[in-house]
Amino acid sequence: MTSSDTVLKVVDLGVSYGGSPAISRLDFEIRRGEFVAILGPSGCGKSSMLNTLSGLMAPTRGRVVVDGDELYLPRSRDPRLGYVFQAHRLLPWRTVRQNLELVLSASEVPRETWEARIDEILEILHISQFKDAWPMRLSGGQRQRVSIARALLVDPSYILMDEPLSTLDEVTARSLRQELTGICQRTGATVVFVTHSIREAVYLADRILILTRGPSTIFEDYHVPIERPRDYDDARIREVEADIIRRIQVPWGLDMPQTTERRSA
Ligand SMILES: Nc1ncnc2c1ncn2[C@@H]1O[C@H](COP(=O)(O)OP(=O)(O)OP(=O)(O)O)[C@@H](O)[C@H]1O
Repeated sequence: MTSSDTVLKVVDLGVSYGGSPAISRLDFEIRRGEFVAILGPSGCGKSSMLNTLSGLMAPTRGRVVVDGDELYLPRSRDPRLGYVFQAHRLLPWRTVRQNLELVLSASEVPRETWEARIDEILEILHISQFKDAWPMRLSGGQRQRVSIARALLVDPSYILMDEPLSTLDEVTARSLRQELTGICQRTGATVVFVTHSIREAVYLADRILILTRGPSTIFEDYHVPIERPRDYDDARIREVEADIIRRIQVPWGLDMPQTTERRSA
């Protein structure tokens, strides 16, 4: 049964390309306000999963239910979803404000409230001073802040984040990572966050969906047993990271000896 707290429900989801399966079967639910990380080995189907959760690609099998509405069936209103990608995807010929207005113009948010809404979100992301700046004048971290602001702007059911910090330098990534939890708590955002970094997943997430190798299923729905606020360099984070690495050895095929070692043995 789905509780009213459930924002996203994925049932028996399968994705194949020309008969070749990329996702075998996924079943999970995400509750309002949860931060859920997705961890999986390369090629296990994470992008395929994000595409189906974003409404871009219908699954071959199964259902995606957003706030009680089937994503791939005709419905009275479109779901409000937010996206943050590795690359910022801001329109370079529009200022920050104009990029944000573009999102609002495609929403049902009344025109007279746009300015206040934009100001509020820019304030939360600490980028108010860049409201009338061109994207090319901003640093990578500032652009990613604008991308997060854009995703939050329409109060989405959930935000899909696809490795949003992976292209940033480590110092910038650290500072944004540190702020991300607070931003989500303040806005009540529900986040599905794909990352290749186990430590990042442990630091940020309430739960980590650990996938198997492709065609993927969920190997484990892992609840991160660390209270907040968390410290990225804390020993507990590293312990949980090590625990997850131990768990994925077999399902990710990390325990297999190197071919060269075998040959030389
Ligand atoms: N459009 C497509 N046509 C055919 N096969 C595809 C297509 N997109 C993905 N695949 C295949 O589906 C499988 C899963 O790919 P997907 O990109 O979803 O995995 P991923 O986990 O996001 O990979 P990575 O971590 O390397 O980005 C792979 O075997 C890939 O080759």
